[in-house]
Amino acid sequence: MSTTKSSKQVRIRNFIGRIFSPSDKDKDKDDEMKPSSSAMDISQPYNTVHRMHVGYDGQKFSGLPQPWMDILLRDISLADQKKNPNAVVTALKYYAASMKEHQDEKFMTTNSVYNNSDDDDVDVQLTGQVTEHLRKLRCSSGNGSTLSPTPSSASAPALASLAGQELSVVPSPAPATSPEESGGTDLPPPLHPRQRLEPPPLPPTQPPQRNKTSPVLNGAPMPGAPPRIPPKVPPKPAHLKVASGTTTSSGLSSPCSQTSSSLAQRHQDNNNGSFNSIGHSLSNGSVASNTSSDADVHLSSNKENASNEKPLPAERTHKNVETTTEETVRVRAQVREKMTDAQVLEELRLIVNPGSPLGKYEMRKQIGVGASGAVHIAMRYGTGEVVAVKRMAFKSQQKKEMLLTEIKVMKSFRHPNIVNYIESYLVDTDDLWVVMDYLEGGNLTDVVVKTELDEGQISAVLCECLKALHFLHSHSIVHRDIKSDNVLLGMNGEVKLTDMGFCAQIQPGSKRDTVVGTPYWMSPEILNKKKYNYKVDIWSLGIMALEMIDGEPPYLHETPLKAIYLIAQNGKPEIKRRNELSKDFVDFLDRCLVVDPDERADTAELLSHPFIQRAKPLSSLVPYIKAVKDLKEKSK
Ligand SMILES: Nc1ncnc2c1ncn2[C@@H]1O[C@H](COP(=O)(O)OP(=O)(O)OP(=O)(O)O)[C@@H](O)[C@H]1O
Repeated sequence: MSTTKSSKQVRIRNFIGRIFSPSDKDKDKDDEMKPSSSAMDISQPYNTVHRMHVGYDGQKFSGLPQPWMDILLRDISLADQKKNPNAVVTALKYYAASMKEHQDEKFMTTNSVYNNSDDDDVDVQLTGQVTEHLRKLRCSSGNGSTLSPTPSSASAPALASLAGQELSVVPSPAPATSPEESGGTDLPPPLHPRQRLEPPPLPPTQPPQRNKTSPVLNGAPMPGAPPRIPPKVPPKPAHLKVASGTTTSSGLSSPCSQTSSSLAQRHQDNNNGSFNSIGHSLSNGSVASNTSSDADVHLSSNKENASNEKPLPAERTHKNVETTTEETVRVRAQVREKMTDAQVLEELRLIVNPGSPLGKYEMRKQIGVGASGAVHIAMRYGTGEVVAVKRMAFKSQQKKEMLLTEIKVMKSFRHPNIVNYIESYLVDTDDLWVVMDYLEGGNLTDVVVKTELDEGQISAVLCECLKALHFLHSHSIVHRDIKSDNVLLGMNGEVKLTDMGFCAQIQPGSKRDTVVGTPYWMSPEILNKKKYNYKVDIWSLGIMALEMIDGEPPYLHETPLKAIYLIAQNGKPEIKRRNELSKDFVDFLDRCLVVDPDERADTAELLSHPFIQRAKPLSSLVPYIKAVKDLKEKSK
């Protein structure tokens, strides 16, 4: 398999994610980092309701618009539907949401996330007859709450709370219109980004194709799978060979064996002076008073956490979660107004550097294109410093507020394991530059797709990511899009998180319910639209660990609808090579991939996990990074 093909396949994987791309309307309006405008109350079209009457007779769903039925039958067999109708409903909700988002979009976007705000959320509810049937199923099988370890709580299966209601696509909060008013069951055919490019109406039958590398078992490719290409240099290691121990002699040895408090101190030192900055930034002018002051208070309380190495906020206040969550929901309902473009622009102007970058940097080659713009290598005149510059046409952005969030978080939360923000500029009100450190090694996806890291190397990568997450979580920031694509590598083995656009603040003890992330990495609680907290990042990290073992996340070969069904159905994914992994590694995965987030490990626990203590020096990643880079160069 050529590198060209590999690269192409990686791109295709991102492409698939686009079906869950947010529209401007649906993006992260619950983000507490933004101001609100009461003037938006009347004008925002939040009250649209599309209602359908749908039934489930114990054999199949009925009443869905035909295109939905076609998709459902194509992707999820009748047997599977029968096995777990709850999971089908979860998948349908997301299909409905993605359809709605793309109805709102004129053009296909290129981001690889699904981000659905509750403001104009799409919900799927079943009729009484369905829920009655499902209750019976649950009673008889005892299997109806796969994803709900505490069925009596707010996290009970979606259907349980929807008894007696019609199947609805309900942007909330909204007084429901009648089926007649909303057009009854005559929803337009599902819209899908790829459909728009390529009619006919159904979404593609092909699942996302990452580089179809084959996992290697005992040195031999799995039957029927194309070979996974190891780097030519260095010689491929024995797959997932257990690290013999932590080497610390290298200049880039992994500090994962450091005590948590030294980590916290380092984070604190590194972040010196930034807390006030984000506090002011977050509360800048127009933020609703409750959310902005929360941001300030929370940040200061977490300084204490970081330095004293106390349990993370949500854990400490776990017993109060339900109460606080209720309050949070009410608050969010009051501050859901979307920022106008003018407001975003105004706030952006306050954040970016004055003046122009033109004449300061010499633009070199383009290294990648994301949803919002292109990333270039650039050289700073005078110093010769090589940087990465992300240039975005601001006015045409679908996700203006997310750009704001990304810049704010990068600027204010500096950490050795987060891509370093240098400066930003807004040229002629439309040409937004974000200048950051250039990570020459590219992203982790390329490495995991094309090479096979051993356990010590995997541990090293996870350790670095955990340090970044520990830092973010300690400051009440949840990343929400952890995946190998968002991990960048330096040529010396540095590992850094990037893509902070979906970050959000979560108050201690509170939870969120905005659906954000990339489906294959998304935790069951997000997919099930339950309240969630920073533990979603831990689940995604576990999925990323599976990527490093298998070259891809679970279900990547499935269509997105089926993948969501499977996550909802199965909860914890199968660890395919459990028997080949060390006991420590399996335990680490088991601690990340716990369906119940309250039982899932946090960063503090994982940083001191025996598997992470065995991290190899980061320098051990270098030959792999180089080999992948060479392959990419050769394929050009
Ligand atoms: N600081 C950097 N150093 C090196 N490469 C980078 C850097 N930032 C981004 N890249 C690479 O540039 C490409 C585009 O990055 P970008 O962040 O724009 O992509 P994206 O995450 O897909 O899009 P978006 O963030 O706009 O949704 C990716 O391949 C990424 O790995």
